Amino acid sequence: MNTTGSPIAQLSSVVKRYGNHTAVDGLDLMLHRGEIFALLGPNGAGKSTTISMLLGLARPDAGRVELFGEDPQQLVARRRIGVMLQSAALPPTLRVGELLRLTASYYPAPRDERETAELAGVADLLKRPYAALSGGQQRRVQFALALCGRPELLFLDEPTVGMDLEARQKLWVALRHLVAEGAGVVLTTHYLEEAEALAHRVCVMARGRVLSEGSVDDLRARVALKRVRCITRLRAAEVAAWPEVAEARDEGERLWLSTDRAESVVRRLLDADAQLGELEVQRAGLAEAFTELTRAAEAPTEATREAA
Ligand SMILES: Nc1ncnc2c1ncn2[C@@H]1O[C@H](COP(=O)(O)OP(=O)(O)OP(=O)(O)O)[C@@H](O)[C@H]1O
Repeated sequence: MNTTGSPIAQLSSVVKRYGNHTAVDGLDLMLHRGEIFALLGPNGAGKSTTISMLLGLARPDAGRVELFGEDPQQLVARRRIGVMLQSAALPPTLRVGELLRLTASYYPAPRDERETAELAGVADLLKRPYAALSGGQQRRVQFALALCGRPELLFLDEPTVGMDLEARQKLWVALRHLVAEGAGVVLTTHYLEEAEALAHRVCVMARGRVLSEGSVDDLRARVALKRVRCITRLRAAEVAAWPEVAEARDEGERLWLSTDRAESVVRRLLDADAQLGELEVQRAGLAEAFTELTRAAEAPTEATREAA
């Protein structure tokens, strides 16, 4: 990964309001070549609004947005990006191969059609009309269209929603390939394991602001939570009531829990069940870190709602 050099896209002190609601509230972000940047956050955090501004589809009310040093509405900048949004309106009667050729024709140096089709896993769909494809197949075609222009920056908004496991893994392999070629990728996803597996840098947003930004490991290290697993006769319902336990669930004969006081929980577990076995303690994953980070930021919303 080479993230040195100037950023390929940038937001500086960006604010976006819809009426009197502030969707993005003073955001600073930099995107680099050769890097998968995951933008995470609960519903309504401002992720899509941020991407819309980078794509030139929405204008900031304050601050500055640059794409390859240009205004994102400039064609010269837009020709360097590829986009896969959550919904795509494509001509239904065109065949996949026709769609690929049409989209590639907008770009100055598109990828070879075969190569695009192989990368996106649509080689067997080229002669099929787009409308006749399943939802997951249509997502794969949308991915092919996003990468066919050999973009230097690729925007993927929830790309693997509706994809089966094989298609999802294929997309992950393709993304790693594109990044190795030097492309930058902006990924939004609610599948935290996807961000954990792919992202070089993760930004967690809530209520239009950045809560945390860094590598997956940086984020995991920011929360004190640990995962504890063991085989025990104790059940999750009982353990979840302990004040030091954040969350507990039964996984077959195993008990799984998260806690920010692992030592004291382990002592208590061993006291309660002398037969307890296969004890494992691990640092929390991205999912727990995300929950922990966003819980505090979301709390005022609840309070505001109650007060209203
Ligand atoms: N066109 C619009 N008009 C009015 N409000 C909007 C508009 N677009 C977004 N918003 C509001 O701005 C806030 C941020 O929305 P945004 O779609 O950017 O969130 P998100 O993080 O992408 O959410 P999700 O995970 O649900 O896709 C939300 O409160 C949303 O209701």
